[in-house]
Amino acid sequence: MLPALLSKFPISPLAYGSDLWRLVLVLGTTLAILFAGHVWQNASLRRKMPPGPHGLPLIGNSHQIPAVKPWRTFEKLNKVYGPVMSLFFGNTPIIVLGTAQSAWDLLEKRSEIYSSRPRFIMSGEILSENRRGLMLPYGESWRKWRKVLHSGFHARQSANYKDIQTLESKIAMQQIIDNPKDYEKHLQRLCFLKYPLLTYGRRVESVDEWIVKENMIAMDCKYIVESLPWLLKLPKPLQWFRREAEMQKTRDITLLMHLVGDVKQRMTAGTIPDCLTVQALENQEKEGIDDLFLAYTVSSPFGAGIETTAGTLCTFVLAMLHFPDVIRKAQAELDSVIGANRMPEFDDHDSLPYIGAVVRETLRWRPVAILGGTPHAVTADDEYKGMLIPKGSTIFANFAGIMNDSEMFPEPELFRPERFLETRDPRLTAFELPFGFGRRICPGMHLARNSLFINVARLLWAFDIVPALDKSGREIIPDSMNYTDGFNSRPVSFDARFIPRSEKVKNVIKSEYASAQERLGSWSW
Ligand code: HEM
Repeated sequence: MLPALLSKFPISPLAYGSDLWRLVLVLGTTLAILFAGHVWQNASLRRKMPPGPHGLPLIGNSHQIPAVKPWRTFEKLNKVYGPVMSLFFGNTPIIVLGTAQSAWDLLEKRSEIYSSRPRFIMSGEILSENRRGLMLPYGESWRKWRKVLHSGFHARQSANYKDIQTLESKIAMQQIIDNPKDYEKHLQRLCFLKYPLLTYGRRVESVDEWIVKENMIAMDCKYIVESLPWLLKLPKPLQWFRREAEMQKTRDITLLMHLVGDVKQRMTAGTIPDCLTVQALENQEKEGIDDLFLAYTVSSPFGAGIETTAGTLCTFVLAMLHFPDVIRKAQAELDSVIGANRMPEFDDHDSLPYIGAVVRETLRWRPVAILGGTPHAVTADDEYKGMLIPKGSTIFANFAGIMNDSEMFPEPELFRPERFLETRDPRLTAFELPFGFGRRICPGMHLARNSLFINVARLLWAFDIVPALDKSGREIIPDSMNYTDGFNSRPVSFDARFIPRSEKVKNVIKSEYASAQERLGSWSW
């Protein structure tokens, strides 16, 4: 009956004779066997891998993980399947780590095979031809890139930037007094504006200047080619997704080469302060780095350092609105160590342990690099506690779960700086955890911590940070879970009031602001 029916239609194989019919049968059977083989192979791989939810053939678990805030789903799944959990996105195995210990065991202790990155086709390969180190696979290019950043930002070198950080922070304090409603803008500016100076030895005054705007142009890299890499096999003219990225690449190269060219000129003229690009140029020949790779490398802090530090400072403000007791304790420490006649300085760090603990608790309470920063990739098959972690797996150290682990951080929802003072565990006293793992640990960690310390200390010294009021005078407490969706997750904008603690404090800030302006002015663009 069915063949008879099919033969009426010209598209039916029967219309073309029995050979074609046989061909279709053979093709169909082959596909079915391949499909069954794929399902069987995946099932037997899954049995050896860490536990995780069942997925579907071909797409794996992609349909179960929302594109928005996936870290929340990861956290729930880790609670069901344990601290090392596996998934599949299409054919790619995904391992989600839900405790610090599992992340340290794999990403630190076995860092020789856990230090690569998954493939980033659009943002890594097309947009920068693999010159953006954050996304580079583990290997020689990454090592060269990392060496430049290490020499620019290791602990001792970062200490040299304290001068710039302290001056920029004084400017921000005055701006908050003048225009407290825009505090978020001032904090963002504070985090951005030091980079032109640290990197290129030039200061910019406002976020409206061209170098800032150009550097802020970020491409949305959620492109279909990331999920369907075979699209790269199409002839180039047909790869429509390339066009916008290639235009952006040209703009990036022009800007980055111009910035390095300007540094070279001032080096020749002997008019440039020490900065990252000067050091990189001095070592360029020895390290065997070409001009373009160098230009991309020294620009790395712009991408990785601004949103993270600014987002963390906004989290600090949010936490203060929810936990006013912390403000009182911090101010008691500041009043007894510093008093009102001068601002806290970097040299006060060791005398302000509670402030140090507030910074660490801010990084823990709502970690900005919520998925552990950029995911790692494993370059060889590995076994952990009897479970297979296949070569090529993408590894997420899910900070949403790790920082909320009640065994490590009892009552994790509370903002309790004391947890870092009541312990002798070096993993907590040093608390490098928010900065990632092993060989890929954040190279800007020291710079970021310095920036957070000086600004948190000064904000608490200068202001009572309290909730905004509605029209009838009632306090508006912002939702403490209302965070943005991106990889760097920061609080959605909220209002807060910054009330100067005394006239004396205002006067100190005013005079420090004036001298900071004068000193910074000599480095202006
Ligand atoms: C509060 C501030 C910051 C936090 C919480 C933070 C956190 C992180 C994390 C979690 C990673 C991923 C590490 C890993 O893969 O295991 C990372 C990587 C990175 N960070 Fe930061 N970061 C901050 C500030 C900065 C600053 C100020 C800079 C630059 C000066 C910077 C530059 C980088 C770079 C270049 C990488 C990539 C390292 C690599 O792939 O080898 N970060 N950061």
